[in-house]
Amino acid sequence: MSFFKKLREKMAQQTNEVADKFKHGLEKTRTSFSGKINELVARYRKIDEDFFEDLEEILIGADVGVSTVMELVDELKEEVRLRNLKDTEEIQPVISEKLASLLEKDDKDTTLQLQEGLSVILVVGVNGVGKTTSIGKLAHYLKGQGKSVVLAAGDTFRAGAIDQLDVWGERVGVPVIKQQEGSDPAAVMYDAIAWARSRKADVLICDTAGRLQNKVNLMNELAKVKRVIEREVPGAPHEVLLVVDATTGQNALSQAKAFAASTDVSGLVLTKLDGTAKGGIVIAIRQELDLPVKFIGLGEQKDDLQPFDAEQFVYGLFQDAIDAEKE
Ligand SMILES: Nc1nc2c(ncn2[C@@H]2O[C@H](COP(=O)(O)OP(=O)(O)OP(=O)(O)O)[C@@H](O)[C@H]2O)c(=O)[nH]1
Repeated sequence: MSFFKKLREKMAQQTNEVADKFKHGLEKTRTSFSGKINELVARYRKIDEDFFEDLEEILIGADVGVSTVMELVDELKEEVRLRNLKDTEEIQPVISEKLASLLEKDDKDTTLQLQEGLSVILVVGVNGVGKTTSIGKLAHYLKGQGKSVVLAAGDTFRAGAIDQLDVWGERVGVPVIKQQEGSDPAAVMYDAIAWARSRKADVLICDTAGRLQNKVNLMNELAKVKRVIEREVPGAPHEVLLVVDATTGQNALSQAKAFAASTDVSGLVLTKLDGTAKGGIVIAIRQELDLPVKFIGLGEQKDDLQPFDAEQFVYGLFQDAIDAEKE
């Protein structure tokens, strides 16, 4: 079965709602990235060195990242040689298959690692990336999976952060445990864990103050928050999710690199993919950090956070070509 056919069959099993989210959320990237690849395929017709050079340029322009592009193009060349491909049209399924395999090194790792009893998810990232919004959406998603969720308002630093989380708690119908602005976030976590335990909640999602990875005090504070969580709940935090903003492109990548070097990050939430034409950043992050993207933000509504799925993502990018393939 061709890779495109496999994707078509997989997508046929999706609900229309999820398919639409990916379709609309990836529109900008699709129009620019795949539009350019389609043009390239039509312009060259025959695969040659110039074709690969132009392809490299398109991939780099979509923020895939130079080293990843080089690796990808080398692999494509090898594949073209092995399969003895001549026409550019034949290469499109190969490109998408390669992208999917780069993104899905191990399909288990994109799912949240929750345990029986209380699981704790710590959410970190710099200001303004969409952290609070993503926590609200994640709570909504987990609720939809039948979990009882509690939020801990651990960003006691930024004015308005507690209220903002409260608004999300109300919007998605989950309790928010909080103290006053300026209070010790570790104490908030302590309270929230006790509360979640007493209510036999399944998941506690902890907000933290936005911080730059080079601010030593704030990083120490984060370490303290983590210690409290570790001490109170064996095996916790079960996930440390780093939120990065896709529209900041290569900046998101360097932020993630720096964070991952100082904190044990277990996965990423990549927000605002709907707002960028450079969705290739997902591939750069996966490849250069070796960290899974676990969720992607495809809009501002509560159900606009979707679990990341490599094949779904690739389908979202090449939808037109995939649907147009003749069987
Ligand atoms: N289009 C789009 N907008 C998003 C997405 N995620 C978040 N946003 C918007 O990004 C803005 C910032 O989000 P916040 O959640 O306030 O950011 P934050 O990281 O919590 O900010 P701090 O609390 O300062 O750390 C808001 O206007 C959100 O609606 C997304 O996936 N798509």
